[in-house]
Amino acid sequence: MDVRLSQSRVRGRTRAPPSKSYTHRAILAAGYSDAAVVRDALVSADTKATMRAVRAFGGTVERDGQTVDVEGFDGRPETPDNVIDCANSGTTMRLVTACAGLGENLTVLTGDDSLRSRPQGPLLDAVFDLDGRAESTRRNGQAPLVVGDEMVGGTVEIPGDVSSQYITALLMAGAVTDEGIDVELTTELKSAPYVDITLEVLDDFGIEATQTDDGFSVAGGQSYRPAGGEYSVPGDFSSISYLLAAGAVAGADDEPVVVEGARPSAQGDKAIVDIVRDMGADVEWDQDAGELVVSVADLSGTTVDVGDTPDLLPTIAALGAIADGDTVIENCEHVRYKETDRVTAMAEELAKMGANVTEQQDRLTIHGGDTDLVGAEVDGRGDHRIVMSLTVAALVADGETTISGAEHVDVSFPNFFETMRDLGVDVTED
Ligand SMILES: O=C(O)C1=C[C@@H](OP(=O)(O)O)[C@@H](O)[C@H](O)C1
Ligand SMILES: C=C(OP(=O)(O)O)C(=O)O
Repeated sequence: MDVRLSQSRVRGRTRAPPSKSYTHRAILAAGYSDAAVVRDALVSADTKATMRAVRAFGGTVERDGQTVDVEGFDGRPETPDNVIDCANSGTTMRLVTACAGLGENLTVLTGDDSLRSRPQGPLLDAVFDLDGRAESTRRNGQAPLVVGDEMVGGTVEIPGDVSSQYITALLMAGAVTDEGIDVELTTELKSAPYVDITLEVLDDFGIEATQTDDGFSVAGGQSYRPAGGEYSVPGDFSSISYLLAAGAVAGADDEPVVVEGARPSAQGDKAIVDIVRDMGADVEWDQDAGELVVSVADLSGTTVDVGDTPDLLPTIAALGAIADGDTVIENCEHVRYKETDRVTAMAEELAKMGANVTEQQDRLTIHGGDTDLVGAEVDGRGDHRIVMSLTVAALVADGETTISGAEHVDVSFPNFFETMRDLGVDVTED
């Protein structure tokens, strides 16, 4: 699907979708449990992939709106009848790989073209080191994967600079092994707040896991059990980033954009509030009410280290293309291992809209203010975050912008364009 967007002003009240990261963890944690209800869940293409995996391991997953009722496999995943299709979801593939490692027999995991090109090698090595079987069918460290043979607990080394999801996966599975798992990091941890989210969800499901001097540790023999049998998912700050950015660059003069569902949590991406403020926007955050109010402003460039917040890179790049002066995004090499290489994708697509961008391996500099953005035909690269960030740029571009592959917003923010239309954006779906 293509979307066509014209220069627009946004105004009014909207609501953030539930967090994708929390939903994945809560659904899988419920799968590891005897039974649990997940409330306010994100129902999207990616989280449906995790629901499919829980079913494949012998759980039942019933959905009524945003309430997901799970009867789990109680720490003992059954052998799936068929391959598990993780679709476009890296989180599903990593978290499910470690779970599959616990199985008596073998599980086959696959995904779409993008997911089958993302790195899984360090996690496969870890499962192997813990006495499981974990192989890439093409022996290139990428899916399709074959995993199983009753991984046991122990100590395992893993790099921290490829994906934090490997650590999340091992902690979640380690809790139901006999001995537990100690993860020792061999390189600096990137995307660290995502492991904090994991520790928070594990704690809410009654699982003890801790940060250690050289990594993380989870004791074995534990049972997943959320207090009262229920868990509620908070709002998603990566999704909020597009709403805040839209309000800051294209808000109506007489009425701000108000975002509900913005309660604080362990999400590193709440940093977007301070980033947009640093660039000059007026953002008020009532944390008790979970409400953000953003008013339009002339933005200026900033410097941001995205080591902890890789998913914000596309949003910051779009903001940088609109702001005056240079916006420097540092420490971003790991953002190249996502649904697409998002560093190159944003550099090339913003350039089509007239932005002046310098790309380096670990840094992206957007020289804002040199020229005004112009409408163009841009490629969403099959990546939800590229589509949503280019939408932000299109709100101020002179002339019409067409974004291809816009349906991919379904991965994390299924009603994104409806939300944009409700805020006043002129958008047509072809
Ligand atoms: O654990 C998670 O929920 C996620 C971790 C991050 O990935 P990496 O740890 O691979 O950087 C992030 O980019 C992804 O969108 C979600
Ligand atoms: C990278 C992302 O997710 P995943 O790793 O789950 O595919 C994302 O949502 O930006």
